Amino acid sequence: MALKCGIVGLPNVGKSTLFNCLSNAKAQSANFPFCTIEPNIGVITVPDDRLIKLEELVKPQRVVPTTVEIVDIAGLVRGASKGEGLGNKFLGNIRETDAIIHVLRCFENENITHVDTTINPVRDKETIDIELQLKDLETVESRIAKVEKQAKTGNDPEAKRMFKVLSMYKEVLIQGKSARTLELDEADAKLGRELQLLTNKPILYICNVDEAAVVKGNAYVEALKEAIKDENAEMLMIAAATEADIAELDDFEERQLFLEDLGLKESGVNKLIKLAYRLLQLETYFTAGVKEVRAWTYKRGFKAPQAAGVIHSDFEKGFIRAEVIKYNDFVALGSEQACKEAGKMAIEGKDYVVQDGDIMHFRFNV
Ligand SMILES: Nc1ncnc2c1ncn2[C@@H]1O[C@H](COP(=O)(O)OP(=O)(O)OP(=O)(O)O)[C@@H](O)[C@H]1O
Ligand SMILES: [Mg+2]
Repeated sequence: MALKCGIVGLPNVGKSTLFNCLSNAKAQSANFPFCTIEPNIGVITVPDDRLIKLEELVKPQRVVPTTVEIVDIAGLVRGASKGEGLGNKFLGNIRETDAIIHVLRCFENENITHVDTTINPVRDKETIDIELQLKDLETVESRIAKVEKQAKTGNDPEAKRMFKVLSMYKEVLIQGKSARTLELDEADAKLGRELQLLTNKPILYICNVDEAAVVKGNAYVEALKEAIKDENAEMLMIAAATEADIAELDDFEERQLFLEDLGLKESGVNKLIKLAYRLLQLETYFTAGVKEVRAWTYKRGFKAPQAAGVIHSDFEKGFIRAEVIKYNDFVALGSEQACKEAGKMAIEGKDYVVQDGDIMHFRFNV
């Protein structure tokens, strides 16, 4: 279940700063291994308070959190869709991701140059949007060229359908809108996803602000909020440079104090990871044994055998049943045994749709 979020934006807006806070935050919890696969790819632990609670109750030998992959992608410039500034390579990097974290500069600082001189996140967002949309238009048009004849002359329902979907995307893109704004029924949307359009990926906007604006925001943030109000997308304010400083502190208490001083309960990057996880439509179930308490990631809507397959493909192939305890019951009663005795352990079959927070035990044979 390795799903990736790509950090995207103009050059010099704070993408790597953000990425570094994410990876630093990791390196500090020694029992949560952080591992860099490539210089700019990080496997980031998903913070989950439930795991801490389960650890207290079960006292396992080890605790294994779940992770998401975050990729720090180089900045895009105007003309990227035509190959400007290694645009093709970077757009290719974006294509490989499952969701986009779009970083927008919402802080002033004369010492840090902006590629377009002035601070204007609404314009910056459009610059990036346009490049992604132009690339998508190119993709759509080349696909249209391939299926058009077949769709119009032959009797190939699949080609006809694809042509219809492609034409709808083309229309939207020509209007300067992103592919994700097009509402399609599930069957068409599935075809649409096959196209792997850049602007069809779910998106989260990060306003990179200065310390003073981290709670209340500023005029840049307000302008951006207004600009994206119809997009049905989430937005988060983070003071990336400040959080990078906080992440340098070794001591957990010290970090908390620093955050409180800023008026925050939780770090922005923590919120970011949780939002990214949701953006990818991921949920978590737990296994809780004395050897190991562990969080597992599955895609929302997975049935019990598919979720079991996340642990091992044999679990899916040989699935017999699942024993399920709700997280709240486990915490209220304190142990698996107590849940069993209180009739709070359900036996579920292959059609059970796993719910976020379920504590699972799979029965299978191979
Ligand atoms: N919120 C902020 N306030 C002030 N300075 C910031 C803030 N966020 C980042 N910076 C500074 O902006 C500069 C650029 O940041 P960074 O290298 O992270 O940008 P980037 O988007 O990764 O750029 P590139 O696209 O070139 O890789 C750095 O000097 C960083 O310290
Ligand atoms: Mg960078």
